[in-house]
Amino acid sequence: MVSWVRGKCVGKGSFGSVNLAFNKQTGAVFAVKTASEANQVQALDNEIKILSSLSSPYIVKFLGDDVSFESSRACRNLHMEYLPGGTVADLASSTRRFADVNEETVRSFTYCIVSALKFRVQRLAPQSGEPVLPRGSPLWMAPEVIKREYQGPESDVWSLGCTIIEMITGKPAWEDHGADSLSRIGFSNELPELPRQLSVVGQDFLKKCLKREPSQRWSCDQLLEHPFLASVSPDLLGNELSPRCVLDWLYSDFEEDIDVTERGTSSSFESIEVSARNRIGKLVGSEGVNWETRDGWVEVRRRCGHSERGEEEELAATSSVCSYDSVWISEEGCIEREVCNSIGSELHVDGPNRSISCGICRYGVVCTGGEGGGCCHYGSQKVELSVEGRGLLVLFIHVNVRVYPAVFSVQLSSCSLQGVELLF
Ligand SMILES: Nc1ncnc2c1ncn2[C@@H]1O[C@H](COP(=O)(O)OP(=O)(O)OP(=O)(O)O)[C@@H](O)[C@H]1O
Repeated sequence: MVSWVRGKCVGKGSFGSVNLAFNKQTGAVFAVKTASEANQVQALDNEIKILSSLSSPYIVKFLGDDVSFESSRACRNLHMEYLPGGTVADLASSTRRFADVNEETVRSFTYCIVSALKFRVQRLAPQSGEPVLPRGSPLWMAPEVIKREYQGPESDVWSLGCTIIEMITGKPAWEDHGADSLSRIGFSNELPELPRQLSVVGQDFLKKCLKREPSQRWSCDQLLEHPFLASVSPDLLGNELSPRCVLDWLYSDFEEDIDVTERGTSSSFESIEVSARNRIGKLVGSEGVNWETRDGWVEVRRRCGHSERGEEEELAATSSVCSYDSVWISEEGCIEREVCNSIGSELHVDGPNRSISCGICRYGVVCTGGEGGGCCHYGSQKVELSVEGRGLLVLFIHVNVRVYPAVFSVQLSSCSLQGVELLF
């Protein structure tokens, strides 16, 4: 059974809350959706069944499920890929105004939703002849769903139209007046108001989604060809990778709600911090770094400039485990070995003959060397640093919320590393 730690809450839905989590064995970060009330558990079971049968780049990846016992209650958990980008509402709150969520962002989100809907249509075709029980959130439901006549891919296209309006305005397409709203959506001839701030092409796209008659709505294939989406560039699609290990995170993401995770046992992030500190401490010896004690460390790159092609490929594969694949170190300089395995924060480690310390800087790099210290100039993309002395150099690289810790063994008595370039 996977043993994991619950981190902070990242969202709540109508039948469960979603938290960050990490796997204690592998350090992998994931999202966990949890329900404990009977009716919520039933809905989550259904979601687990559906999600586990789907595999598409546009649908969040299913990673597993389990039951945990927390605060004397049983919790049903769905483990899934963590999506770090946040919602459009998060984007809007970071800029404080929905009006600042630009149309390109809406187009790229819409492209992903339509692609996911298209995949869903191929995999989960509606079964004809079955009685229609409305599913979904009422204000986003299509007229035919409210009338209980039909629910199919066309109904999703209507809901997409409502969602786009919400992305642009920050408000649902229909005001919520309970049963009155439902009768307006289902039984009038009204259509939601189109946002004035949307371009003409965007408004045309919405009109293709918001036809009261389902057969007149465009299909997902047609929508993907519409000028609103046809020019979405792959660069707009948020190519950000899901974080793969705890090294990608700040402490605070796991500080708030460290909880019972394995049946009957509890875990604390503190013990992991202490263990990281001890591990770094073991490396610090009078002769520089003692690599014999590298138990629990993951090598991500070997001696620079000497790799055969095959070796490079092998290292690239290893490095991806620790999210190091995007860090490139200049071949100039004298890095003997570069390893990583720690958790970003402030560290001070006393070894037999030296001590090292390092701090963190949210948007750059702070480091110190062994004897003689070190200095560095930092920026969000490029790093230059020089080190004097022989010893251990610890680097914590912070780019937005990600932390990339690295430990270098510096072999020459004086060296200068230049052009350490981070490619994100
Ligand atoms: N895999 C994930 N990665 C990151 N955040 C997530 C993930 N899944 C959900 N969330 C966050 O948690 C919130 C609640 O998600 P959840 O799936 O429970 O509900 P929902 O689908 O948004 O709403 P409802 O269940 O009411 O239809 C989301 O709005 C999102 O902010």
